[in-house]
Parts: sequence; C-alpha cells; structure tokens
Amino acid sequence: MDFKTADLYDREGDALQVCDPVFQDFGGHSRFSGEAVTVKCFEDNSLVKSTLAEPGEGRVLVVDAGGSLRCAMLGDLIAARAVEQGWAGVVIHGCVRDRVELAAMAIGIKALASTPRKSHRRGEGQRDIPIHIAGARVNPGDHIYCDEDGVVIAERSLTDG
Ligand SMILES: O=C([O-])CC(=O)C(=O)O
Repeated sequence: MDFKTADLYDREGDALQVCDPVFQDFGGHSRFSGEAVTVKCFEDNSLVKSTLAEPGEGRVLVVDAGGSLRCAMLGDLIAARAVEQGWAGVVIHGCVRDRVELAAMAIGIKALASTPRKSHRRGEGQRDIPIHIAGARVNPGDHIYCDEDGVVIAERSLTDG
C-alpha cells in the first residue's frame, strides 16, 4: 500500500474530504484504505460487532459514534474477528479499549481515545447511510485513505488506476 494522504491531497485538492486531525492510531497498521461501510450509533456497538463479523473484503468500517468519550465501541474480541474476516480497517469517531492487544493486530484502527468502559448492546443504530465525522462527509461506497498524517475520503478509488 504505497499511497500517502498528503500526496493524494496534492493531486486531488478539495475534491477530497479531509477529516479534522482528531484521530489516534490504535491498530497494528497505521496506513490502510478501502471502500467505506458506514454505521451511525451512540454508545451502542451492536452494529459495529455484527458488521465486522461479516466478510470485510478489504473494506473499512467508518463509525459515527457521536464523538462519545464515555464508552468503547470496539475492543480486542471484535477487532480479532474483523482481522479474521479481512477488514482493512475501522475508523471510529468514538473510543476503543484493549489498546495493547489492538496494537498487535494486522488491521488499521483509528479512534479518538481509549477507555475501559464497554458500550451498550441494544441493537440501536443505522447502517449504510451518509455520515459526518470530524468535519468530513462519508457516503457508503466512498473510498477512505488513512495514514500517519490523517484521513481523507474520495468518491472514487484513487489507487486502482
Ligand atoms: O465487546 C465489546 O463491546 C468490546 C470489547 O471489549 C471487545 O470487542 O473485546
């Protein structure tokens, strides 16, 4: 994976959505990209768990968790399943936990922070809808590129030729 978000920005300019710099890296991969699958949920990670249990096919789950710092939307068990299922990464506008284990996993994970408290699981949330995270709009099927510099979103693939 040899893209750089800064180079993509230089090429595409403001045709790209650029996330505000609020994310930290928690996964073993800091550079990852893929087609976006979207989930919107608040302090309930039911849809995060069920979506990451499906075949990932190199896609990236993007979660609008409302920026909540109160509970973790993802931990080592859900992340391990995502790795098994072939997800390229997860971007969460919210928190994770189990950061030591996450750092050893072959997946990209960007989130705001870590916290020990787990989330609810009541089946609440929406999937495959347009979301807004960190100042950027993400539509299902957009292509998301993440690296050490940040997160950018394009309406089409920028690396498949
Ligand atoms: O189960 C959860 O809600 C989050 C978690 O700790 C894990 O994925 O291991």
